[in-house]
Amino acid sequence: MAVTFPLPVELQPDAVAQAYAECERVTAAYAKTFYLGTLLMAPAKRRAVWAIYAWCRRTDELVDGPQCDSTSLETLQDWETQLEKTFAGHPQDVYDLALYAATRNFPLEIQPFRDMIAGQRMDLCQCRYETFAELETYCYRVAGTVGLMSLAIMGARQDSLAVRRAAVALGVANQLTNILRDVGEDLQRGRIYLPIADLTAYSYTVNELKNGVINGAWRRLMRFQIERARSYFTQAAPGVNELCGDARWPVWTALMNYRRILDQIEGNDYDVFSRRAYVSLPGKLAHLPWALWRSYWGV
Ligand SMILES: CC(C)=CCC/C(C)=C/CC/C(C)=C/CC/C(C)=C/[C@@H]1[C@@H](COP(=O)(O)OP(=O)(O)O)[C@]1(C)CC/C=C(\C)CC/C=C(\C)CCC=C(C)C
Ligand SMILES: [Mn+2]
Repeated sequence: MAVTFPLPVELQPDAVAQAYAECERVTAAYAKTFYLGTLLMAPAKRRAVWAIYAWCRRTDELVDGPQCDSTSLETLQDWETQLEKTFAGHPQDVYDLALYAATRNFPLEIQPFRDMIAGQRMDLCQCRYETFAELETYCYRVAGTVGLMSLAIMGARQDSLAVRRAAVALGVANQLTNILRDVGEDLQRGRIYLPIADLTAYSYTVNELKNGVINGAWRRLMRFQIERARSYFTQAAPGVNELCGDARWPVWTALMNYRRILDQIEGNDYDVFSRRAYVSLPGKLAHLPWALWRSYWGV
């Protein structure tokens, strides 16, 4: 029988193992706590999550990383073509090989990956959001998609629409939290993610925002934004215990750690201009038993 090249991934175990190891390295370097959480998962699952993490990180770096000035719509088009090739069984590099191998083990759909690239296009072309509906689309694309990608690996069975919604909600909650934490940092890059309609509704001007003014209007506006982000965490929470057993503890931990950032913003009297809200390592560790308890007993 004639042998055709390249060999299918099943026949290249060493290359695939090396590819996963590269993705593991990227994950451990960028997201230490999250990486430790993945070690609780079965080996095949954790490797697939690392492959997704590495792809998401590389995608984000195109518009946020050191080379971002040279990223154009054409770059993102090429990146999407590379993605299509990967899913079609023609990975172009070691990270894509890992992602392709993951697609052979888990029912990963390509659409959330395409949607994330569409989110990066928004970052390239848009630096203001008029309404929350527009911002929500952005958050789905850059973060809700991560929920859907993860679900293909961490989902327990054929996932219901409710579980898919919960997975998207967790991504959106994380991204809204990111946006509130990084208001000052994003301003430096000329980006305003807070919906302009919300600023107007709370009588807070773009000029005040640019000057980092913290007044009554700002505090009321931020309280509203924080409650909105919390409502997405609340929507996500019942979905976590629908995940397979070994994913529940890490996902609860991630959810609780991220949600705590909102408390920190409140604790900093809504100063997101000169202070960065974060959860300390002892703070993160303190959640672990509580997250474990929830992974058995639920919300
Ligand atoms: C049913 C149910 C509740 C299922 C759970 C599904 C699940 C595990 C959801 C995870 C959602 C999640 C962690 C989303 C990440 C959202 C996020 C922070 C996105 C970031 C985007 C851009 O933001 P920005 O540029 O403003 O931020 P930086 O300053 O650059 O940080 C992202 C950076 C996009 C890229 C996302 C990643 C690199 C994270 C990928 C994460 C995973 C693949 C694993 C998720 C798994 C767990 C266990 C949390
Ligand atoms: Mn980024």
